[in-house]
Amino acid sequence: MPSTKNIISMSAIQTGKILIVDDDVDVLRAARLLLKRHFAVVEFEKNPQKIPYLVTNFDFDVILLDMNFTRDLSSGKEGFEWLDKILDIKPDASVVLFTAYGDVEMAVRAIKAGAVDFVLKPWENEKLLATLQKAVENRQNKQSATPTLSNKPVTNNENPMIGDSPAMKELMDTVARVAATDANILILGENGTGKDLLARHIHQLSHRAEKPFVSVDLGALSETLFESELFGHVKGAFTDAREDRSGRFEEANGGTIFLDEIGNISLPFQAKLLTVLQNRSVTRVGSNKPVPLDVRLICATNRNIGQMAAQYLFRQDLLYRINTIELHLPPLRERKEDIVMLAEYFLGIYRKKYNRPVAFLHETLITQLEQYEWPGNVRELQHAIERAVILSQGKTLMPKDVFVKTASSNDSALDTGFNLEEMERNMINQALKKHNGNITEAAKELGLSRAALYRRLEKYNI
Ligand SMILES: Nc1ncnc2c1ncn2[C@@H]1O[C@H](COP(=O)(O)OP(=O)(O)OP(=O)(O)O)[C@@H](O)[C@H]1O
Repeated sequence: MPSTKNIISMSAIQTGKILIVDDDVDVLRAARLLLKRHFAVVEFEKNPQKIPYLVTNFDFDVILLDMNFTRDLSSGKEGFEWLDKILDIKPDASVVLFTAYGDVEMAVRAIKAGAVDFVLKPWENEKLLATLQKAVENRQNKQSATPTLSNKPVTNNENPMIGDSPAMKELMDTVARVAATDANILILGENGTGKDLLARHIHQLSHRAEKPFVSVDLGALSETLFESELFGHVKGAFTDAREDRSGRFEEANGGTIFLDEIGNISLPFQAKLLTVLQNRSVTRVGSNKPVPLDVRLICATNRNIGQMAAQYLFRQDLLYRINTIELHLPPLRERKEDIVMLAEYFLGIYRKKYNRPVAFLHETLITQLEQYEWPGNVRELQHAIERAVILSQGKTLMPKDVFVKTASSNDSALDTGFNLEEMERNMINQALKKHNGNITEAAKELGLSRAALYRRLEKYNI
């Protein structure tokens, strides 16, 4: 019998990068011992929650993935879920599934679901090595044959929705069911929970993915701009209309229009919007020729729009039009299971962007991240990690890198018992002071949209 060494090709030995994910440490140890002698890099991970971070930040030729983690022991359901997630983040990833309970039927299903192969545990060394070698070679050949695309369209793989909490799973299940339909969707959720990202994700999953995705922040549109921006205008319609111009609805034709901050428009504009949606056509300002529309509508708001309708602040008939499907994005404090996964995901992005050596979150930091309430939700976490990566000095991100003391208080942002509104008001005041009242700059610093900052200025009477 040939030694296992002989059956591995030279290129796979020199360059093959393998990741093994299995919650059984004995399996990890044995597999690693074998594979280390045959491949250039062999990483192993016990916790499947680390998969998004590892897959986003490192380029493995093959991921050897257990099908059954602790949740249920033999259905393979978890393996399929993680397989989906890996392919969502990196569609060209090469995944070999690893299971003690496999059978031919499961192997076929795994391959249909996007895995490249399947290995049964306990494994035969030759079989495992030959399978991985083939997978490494295929992937490397595929990669060298793929030209680099300079103008790749933005896809949901580039902006994945990270999160594995029960709340996010339930939401994403609904999204998977409704994305392909043309149903109008209303996304509800606090600032920074990911409404814009979710709208893009739905567009990417729909049959309109290759067509335009047009996003309009209605909260930032002034009354004078509203109509011409959304519906377009013809030359001479008003003093500044020097030429014909299409509006955002026409630009979105064939694709998706995302109307953010829908709860912020006045009643007269709600009526105009309703007419466009009812007639499925738009008429440019100054024209009387309607242009037929074929757009999928996604709206979002952080306001309690049902209550607004009950108080006659939002038209009930418009609400019925836009909320065929209502999706609720929970605040981060209600899905604490996602915090570390998100923090690691952002850590990976910013260590690359700023070329920093930092790669880990300190244990104490993890606890503190999970305890903090995140009033600014994912956006606040993203900015906190970005700033921390820039400030970091070693390989490990420390609590002091993330929870900085503010000038106005001696308390770190983490201290319990602080008043969230008070803190938010302080932060806004500081940002405005720092940028001499410049709203755009202050909003950027705070990680808010201009409209979101304006709303807070109103709320706090600043
Ligand atoms: N689940 C997620 N996974 C990865 N990144 C996320 C996730 N949710 C939000 N983000 C990121 O957080 C930031 C804020 O998200 P987004 O702009 O979609 O929130 P929003 O709810 O639309 O905010 P606002 O109400 O203030 O307009 C973005 O940079 C987005 O990419």
